[in-house]
Amino acid sequence: MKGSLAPRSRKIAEACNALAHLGFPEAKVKATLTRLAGLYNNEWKFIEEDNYQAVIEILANEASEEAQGANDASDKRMYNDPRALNVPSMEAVVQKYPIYLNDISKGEESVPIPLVTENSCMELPDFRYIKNNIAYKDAHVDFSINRISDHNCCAQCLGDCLSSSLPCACAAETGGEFAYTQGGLLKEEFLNECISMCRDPKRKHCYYCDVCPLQNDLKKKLRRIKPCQGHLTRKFIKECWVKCGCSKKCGNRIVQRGVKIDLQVFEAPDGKGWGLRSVTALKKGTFVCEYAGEIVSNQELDERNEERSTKQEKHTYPVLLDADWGSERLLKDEEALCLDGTEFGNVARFINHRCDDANLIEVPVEVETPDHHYYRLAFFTTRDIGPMEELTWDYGLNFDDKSHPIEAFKCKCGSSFCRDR
Ligand SMILES: C[S@@+](CC[C@H](N)C(=O)[O-])C[C@H]1O[C@@H](n2cnc3c(N)ncnc32)[C@H](O)[C@@H]1O
Repeated sequence: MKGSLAPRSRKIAEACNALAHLGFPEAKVKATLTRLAGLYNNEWKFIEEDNYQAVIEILANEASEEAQGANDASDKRMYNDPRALNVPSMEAVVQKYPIYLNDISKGEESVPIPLVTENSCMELPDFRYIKNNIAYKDAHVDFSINRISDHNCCAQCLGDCLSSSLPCACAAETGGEFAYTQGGLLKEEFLNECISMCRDPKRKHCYYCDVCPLQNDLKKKLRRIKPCQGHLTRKFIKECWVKCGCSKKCGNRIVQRGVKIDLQVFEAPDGKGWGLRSVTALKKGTFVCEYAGEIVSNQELDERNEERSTKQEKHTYPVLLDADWGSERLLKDEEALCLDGTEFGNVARFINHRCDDANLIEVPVEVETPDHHYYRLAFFTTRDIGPMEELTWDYGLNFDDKSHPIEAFKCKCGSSFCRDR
């Protein structure tokens, strides 16, 4: 339309306007916006999210870095006294978005995970931070080292398995190739296959049990046994471990080394409570974190769910370790396991749900036991992610299933594929 601004210029003008009161020079705002628009593929909703928080933080970081490190004398003059140019200092921004906790992991992770918020009324859920899964009561997991046979490890290897011309025994699980690149990312082909198996609407990768362990307990039998709802068969990663001869820095040991990126727990948009985001941009295939929790039998989880269903609270969503139930013999109750991060959990308990096109995917990882009824569950990015973008995963909820003991929340994921219509 004649006389009106083109959408992109309008977006830039609106952002400059919104940020003007914080005193950022218009030229700087424009430069940062142009950079972010490229990074986010012109998805302005990410740039506009939370009152331009991503833009504000980048600008404030730049201002602070320039103030500290710039050799250019005029730059120094500009930023040594932010008031002179009305540029907010990093401290001012931190005051606006104060850090409420320096490290929710309390030193468990090798990088601190701060919790930041503007809203001091938001309560932190009551849970104990654990870095690794812990077995509860009768859940059957056997970590004994004699269970790892010679073909389950690469005892003869030295140094970094990824740098050898021949894949080691541990790569056999992933079709004779390592799942990781030399740069520590999940290989594109492997990742794309995981994504398409997970998002396949025809559910051709689902295994349907004759006698489903989820319907195995007596109480359910006395009610009405539902047919098996299907279990998604997933691709596994097998990492080298203690019986392998390679070094601890071997490139086939990513998940077991824990969180390595700068994460933040923050107040997620649209009233979803807390959420998780990465401070820096992440490439597609980056390992973010594991889902850690108590390893419990499904029977135990049923009992916990019944108890929790009466309480009105935000629920964590325990994950079923059913990625390979199709190849297992009939599982005993104590072998049909899941991870429950409600009372003992890690940073993954803050990741909110997004239907279908979430930017994280969970991949089963075999580390300390060759049994596939227990494994670790690791989150990798499904695409490139911008700084300060919320991290999400698809909990796999069926929003129409009214028989589940825990009622699903009203989904506010905002995805155009949202299943909660
Ligand atoms: C695993 S927790 C995620 C962290 C949670 N937001 C918190 O504050 O602790 C799951 C809970 O977060 C909220 N939640 C997660 N994804 C959501 C979504 N897409 N829409 C609405 N609420 C969501 C629901 O209350 C759900 O019970």
